[in-house]
Amino acid sequence: DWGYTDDNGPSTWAEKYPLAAGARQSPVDIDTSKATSDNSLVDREIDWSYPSNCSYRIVNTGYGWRVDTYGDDTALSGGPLSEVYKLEQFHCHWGATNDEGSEHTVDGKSYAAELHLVHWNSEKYSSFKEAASQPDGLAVLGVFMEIGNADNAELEKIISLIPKIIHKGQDSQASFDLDFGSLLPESKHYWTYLGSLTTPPCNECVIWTVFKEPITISERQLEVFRSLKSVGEEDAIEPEEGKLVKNYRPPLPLGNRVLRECGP
Ligand SMILES: NS(=O)(=O)c1ccc(B(O)O)cc1
Ligand SMILES: [Zn+2]
Repeated sequence: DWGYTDDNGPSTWAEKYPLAAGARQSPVDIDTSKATSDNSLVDREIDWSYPSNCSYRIVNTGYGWRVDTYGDDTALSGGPLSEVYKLEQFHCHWGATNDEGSEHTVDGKSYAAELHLVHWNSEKYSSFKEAASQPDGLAVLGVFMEIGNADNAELEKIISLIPKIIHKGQDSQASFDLDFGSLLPESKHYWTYLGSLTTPPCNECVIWTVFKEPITISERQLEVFRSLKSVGEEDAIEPEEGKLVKNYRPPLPLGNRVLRECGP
């Protein structure tokens, strides 16, 4: 199966997942000199509403952790979006050391990690699965994460559950509330472009919005991410083996896609 090691990592994905070799792939390096500030975005501030009392389920996918939200009363609209999108799940990508880990880069700079909030176009399509096969089906918010001294309090609620899902396939139902909104930076300055899922099958179905301002996470919190395992409990391997120390795809060419910028 695909993964992030030398023998099943991003450079091998196109062998089994042909879309990975497409012309609208993600992530990309955000070359700020190529970004055009687009007036059509100015008066359409990106807007989200996530109720703060959300219960959720966290699962070890084998590729990282993923929080499945029950996106009933969530909504993302405005900015590059023509319809209202619902939050389906969020997850994160990170690296083995703090000088790598994000998927998008900014003028070649990597951040230590990148949070993805995955939404689907529930106005036009009847399910997430259907939306993931459409060019405007998904809207993903990308938030860079850099190392700071303080723990990220909201992320701590997720991190406290990771010891329960160390092995692939394990999940945990969370009881306390999560305020998704607090996982987003203060500034709404963002770049946007048309791209894809950054993991197989790499469907070209994502309207990407990447915020310029990073949020912070502590080194300890990031170490907890790296303690996740990519193998199931039944795979009897050495304790240090199978650790998910990195799960990011390096950038693909922007090609002739437009990169738009908006925000203060
Ligand atoms: N990494 S990502 O946000 O592009 C993403 C989102 C969803 C899925 B998926 O539902 O398989 C895969 C990748
Ligand atoms: Zn992702």
